Order: sequence, then C-alpha cells, then structure tokens
Amino acid sequence: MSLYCGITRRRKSFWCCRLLSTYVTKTRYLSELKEDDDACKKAQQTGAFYLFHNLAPLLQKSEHQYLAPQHSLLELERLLGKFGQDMQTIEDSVLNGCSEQQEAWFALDLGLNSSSSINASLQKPEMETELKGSFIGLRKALFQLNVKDASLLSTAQALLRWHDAHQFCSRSGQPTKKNVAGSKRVCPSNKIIYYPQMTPVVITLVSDGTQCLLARQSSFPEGMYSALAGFCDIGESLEEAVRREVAEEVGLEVERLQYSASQHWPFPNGALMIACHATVKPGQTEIQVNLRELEAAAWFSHDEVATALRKDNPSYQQQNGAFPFWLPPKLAIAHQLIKEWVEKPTCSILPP
Ligand SMILES: NC(=O)C1=CN([C@@H]2O[C@H](COP(=O)(O)OP(=O)(O)OC[C@H]3O[C@@H](n4cnc5c(N)ncnc54)[C@H](O)[C@@H]3O)[C@@H](O)[C@H]2O)C=CC1
Ligand SMILES: [Mg+2]
Repeated sequence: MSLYCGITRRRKSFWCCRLLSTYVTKTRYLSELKEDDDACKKAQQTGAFYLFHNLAPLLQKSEHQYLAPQHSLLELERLLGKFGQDMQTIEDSVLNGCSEQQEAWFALDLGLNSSSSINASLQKPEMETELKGSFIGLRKALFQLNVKDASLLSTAQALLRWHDAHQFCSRSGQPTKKNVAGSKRVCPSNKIIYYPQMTPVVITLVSDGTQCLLARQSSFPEGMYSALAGFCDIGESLEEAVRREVAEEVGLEVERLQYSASQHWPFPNGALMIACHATVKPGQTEIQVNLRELEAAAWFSHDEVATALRKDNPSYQQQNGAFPFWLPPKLAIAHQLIKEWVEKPTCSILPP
C-alpha cells in the first residue's frame, strides 16, 4: 500500500513539473475557448479574423499563389462601420484555430445572414477595394493556397456553412443559438445541442499488384483521373463502404484493405476523406464501369502513373485528339494515395 502511494506521489510530481508541449498548450487553449463564452469573447479582442463573403474567402494574389489576410477586431469594426453593417455581425464569427502564441483565429462571413442580401452583394466590390483583395470561391483557389491557409480556410468554410444551414431546431422549429466559438448550437426551448458534422467518404486505390485502377467523373477537369471515392452509407463500417463502393462503381470485389491517411475536404459540404489501398485477386481485374457514376475507369501501369505524378502543371490542351492523362494536385489526398503506391507498389499487398 505504502509502496503504491509512493509511486503515485512520484508520478504526480512528474506530471506537475513536466512542461507541456506547445501543441498540448495550444490544444487545451482552443478547447477552453470552445467551452467558455467569456474567454472566447476576450480572445476576439486580441484575435485575428479571416473574412468570407457568401462562403468565398478573402484572398490576396501574390505571384503564383493566393494568401489569406488576417484582420484585427479593430479593423473589422472600422470596416463594418464604414459599410453600415451591424456590429452584432461579429457574433456570427467562428473559431477556426490559434497560433503557437495563443492568438485566436476566427472566420466571419460578411455576405451571409445579412439583413439585406441585395445590399450585401452590392457592397461586395466596394469591400474588396477597401480590403485590397477579392472574395474567391474555394474550389477555384484551394490549389493555389499554402497547406496552412488551405486547411484553415477549408475548416472555416465548413463551419460557416454548417451554421448557416442549422439556424433552426429540427424538432421545435425555434431559432437555435450559437455559442461564441461556434462549436455548437443550442435550441433554447428544448436544450437540444447540435454539433457541426462532417460526412465520411472513403477513397480507395485499387491495385492488382502491378497496375492501379483510376477513374473519372464527367465533372472532373478533362484528362484528370483519380482513385475511387464514395460517401459512406449509414450503419456501414469503413471496410464495408470500400467494398460496396468498388463493387458499385467498377464491378470488382476487393479482398485486402490497408488504411493510409485521412483528410478534411471542403467539397461538396465538408467531408472526412478516409484513404485506403485495396487489392483484387490476380486475374479478377475485368472492369464493368457504372456509367451512372463514372465516365471512365481503367488500369494504369506503374510507369504511366509515375510519369503523370511528375507533371506539375497539367496541360488542358488536347494532344492528337485526346486530353493528356493527369492526376489530382498535391493537396488532394488522392494524390498522396497514388504517390504512396508509386513509391511502394506492394503497399496494398498484405499477407492474408
Ligand atoms: N480529396 C480528394 O482527393 C478527393 C475527394 N473526392 C470527394 O469525394 C466526394 C465523394 O465522391 P463521389 O464519387 O462523388 O461519391 P459517390 O460515389 O458516393 O457518388 C455521389 C452520389 O452519391 C449520393 N450521395 C450519397 N450520400 C451523399 C452525401 N452524404 N452527400 C452527397 N451525395 C451523397 C448522391 O447521389 C451523389 O450524387 C466528392 O464530392 C469529392 O469532392 C473525390 C475524389 C478525390
Ligand atoms: Mg464515386
């Protein structure tokens, strides 16, 4: 008993003396801001704001990329004042991260929830001039952002969209109230709490050991092929979703599965992409493309895929009547999955 207490005491003092890492400190700070409205309001005073207009982020062009400018609360108040917007607009902002020095970051949409959407859209060009930037759709800008800004703006957009779409309680029909950080909404009449949600999507690179299977939808840019993707159905495990999607889309049965990585993806409405490698039995590679979902699917050799991966700037021009084959850009998890296979084609072949 006394020995046990001794160990406990020593452990306790070890934990107390240990300096928390920057990551842990930052995480705990963010968690406090999500729970404590007063602390979060205080953090807004010294925080930085990313601005959006109808879910399009404010960006500034710098050579070949876009940068996401930040604004202080003071700058924001000046801007809202100038455009005759209500200061209460700031209450619609959502917390989307913080710096290592614990400067909290927020996102605010100046075009949504406006008392007059006509007025808001009229003001957009003037706001852009005032802010020395442009509100650009995330689909257009995502691949020209650095990794940090892409991740921050994707999260912010998903949160802003979720709040815009969840203004009312689905049970009572009453308006719901957002907490200051925007990590939840509560119905004042029945106390139901709504939390922001992501939709799980599986993305699978199927291989037969020497080739990999890539497909394209008619909505993809010409010539671009990617791994097979699909929304998880309710009640499905990850493994079941992969097996079903591959069967539905190309008529094959996968037999082995290896998890690779995951990524938050802002389209269409904020998805959690879960990436896997999978294999089919040698000789069972005949594809039957489901044309309701895909425009085309095909097996590609290691060389073809490795060459396409090396292309930094895909050409959208037809060559000999066809569009050259290219792959999703680096930021997309599909790219990472394909790169992993090129570097180690056996990564999807696990012992049975
Ligand atoms: N980050 C990346 O590397 C990649 C991301 N993706 C993303 O994966 C997503 C899913 O891929 P798809 O092949 O389009 O999915 P999919 O194969 O499940 O087909 C889409 C269809 O599924 C139905 N559906 C079922 N549940 C849905 C839900 N919760 N939301 C929307 N539609 C639903 C709709 O009818 C829709 O037209 C795409 O929206 C795309 O943005 C796709 C490829 C690469
Ligand atoms: Mg699909």
